[in-house]
Amino acid sequence: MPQDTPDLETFIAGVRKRNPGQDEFVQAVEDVAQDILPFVADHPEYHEAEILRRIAEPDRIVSFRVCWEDDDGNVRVERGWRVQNNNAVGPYKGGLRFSDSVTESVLKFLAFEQTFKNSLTGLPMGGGKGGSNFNPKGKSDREVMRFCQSFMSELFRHIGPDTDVPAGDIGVGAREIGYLFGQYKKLTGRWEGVLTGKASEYGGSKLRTEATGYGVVYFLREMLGARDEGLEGKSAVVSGSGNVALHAAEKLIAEGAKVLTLSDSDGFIHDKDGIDEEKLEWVKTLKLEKRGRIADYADEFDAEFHEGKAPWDVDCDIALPCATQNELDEDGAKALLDNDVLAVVEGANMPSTADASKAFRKAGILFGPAKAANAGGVAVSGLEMSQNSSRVSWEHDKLDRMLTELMQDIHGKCVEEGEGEDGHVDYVRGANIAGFRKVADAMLAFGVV
Ligand SMILES: NC(=O)C1=CN([C@@H]2O[C@H](COP(=O)(O)OP(=O)(O)OC[C@H]3O[C@@H](n4cnc5c(N)ncnc54)[C@H](O)[C@@H]3O)[C@@H](O)[C@H]2O)C=CC1
Ligand SMILES: O=C(O)CCC(=O)C(=O)O
Repeated sequence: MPQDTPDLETFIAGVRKRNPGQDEFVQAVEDVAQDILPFVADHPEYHEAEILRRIAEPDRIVSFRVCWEDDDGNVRVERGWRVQNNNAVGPYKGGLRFSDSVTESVLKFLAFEQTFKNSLTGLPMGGGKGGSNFNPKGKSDREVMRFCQSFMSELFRHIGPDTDVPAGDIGVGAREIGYLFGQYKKLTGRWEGVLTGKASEYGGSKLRTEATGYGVVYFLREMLGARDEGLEGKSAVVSGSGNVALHAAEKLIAEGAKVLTLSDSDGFIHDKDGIDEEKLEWVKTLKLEKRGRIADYADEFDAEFHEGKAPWDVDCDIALPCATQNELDEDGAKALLDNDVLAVVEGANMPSTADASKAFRKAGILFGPAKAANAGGVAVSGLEMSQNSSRVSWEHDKLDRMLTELMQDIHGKCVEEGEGEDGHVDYVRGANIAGFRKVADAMLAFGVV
């Protein structure tokens, strides 16, 4: 006889016990479980097959040693991982993160989240994530190349275009993808779509670089539209200054919003006049080519630099956390709510702490969770896989139309599953249930495996 659906506390106590010390992973599972447990109580077929419990247990985790030599001839040893969380609806798919903050817990939370996000896109992609505690900051190009080659010398055994298709994430951009792809090709002798986020010269999709940030703004546009609001004239606070933040800022500016801030791990800059297209181009060169610090912005333009601080105290209509997990805590949430923020939309993965997320949901503001709002990047990765396997290259405008429709579709799914009787849409619940349903139905079809 199957037992009753456990309450949240009991379920999470079990997750915590099986994953000791893995706080980020437990946080991500709890965020989903709080909506899925009440949902499965009305759907006994999911509960009897223990679907949520199974999704919260990765299919496998590969962990390996990565040795490389620095420019002074010292031998350096790091750890690499690939977490293959769930491939019920397609090959494992998700980025690689290189940062000294990477742990198995962080990669497990990201792979778990990715499973729901990829399901929401409607494309055939399962969830995975990987990376290393290697920190590319301050390393020379040759050092990064040697590290990437060594990393791929083990990873290549575990990936493939129909098995697992990694891409970029924090610390892994076009440069790293190039080195990783080159090594995969050398080791296997095959050119195949095994990584996405490649440069256009060797099979990369147009728009993949911009897709996550643009997608966040397309999702935000849908949320605002549902309340008869638009972006024109709205003030926006953006955190981060990497791939997601810069392209979200770019699209906000194009839509007529005023972007006030950007940040990195040293602090944030506040430009009261707004960051325009020209200033943003300057930041792109600073961050993507010179690999400099955001503080330099305040020397170049008339702006304040706030060392060691996050930008949530700045008065704004819209906040887009686009840097990293748990960057927006309860105090940050309170500051935004005190300033009557209209919408908070997550560009980074799990940027809001559990308490911050609770505060936004309780306040009833427009709150777009990462697994829905930042799914545009992996969606265009899915389109890159399609282009690679059919040996075609689609144009920018066609891809932008497809991305817009994908984000509208994800928004629609969130509304369908998240709208309450009073008409209020809880996007967190909507994304959790819609993302879960497809994976769960596929798993039911496979039986107990
Ligand atoms: N690149 C992509 O396509 C996607 C990325 N994401 C998520 O978006 C977030 C940012 O990723 P990317 O822009 O790709 O990485 P990136 O490496 O291009 O940029 C990361 C940015 O975050 C800043 N940062 C890192 N730690 C920080 C901290 N503790 N405090 C403040 N700033 C900090 C860095 O200085 C940098 O500006 C991550 O959570 C990532 O998982 C989500 C979906 C897709
Ligand atoms: O494009 C991809 O596969 C990576 C996307 C990703 O890592 C994410 O959505 O967090």
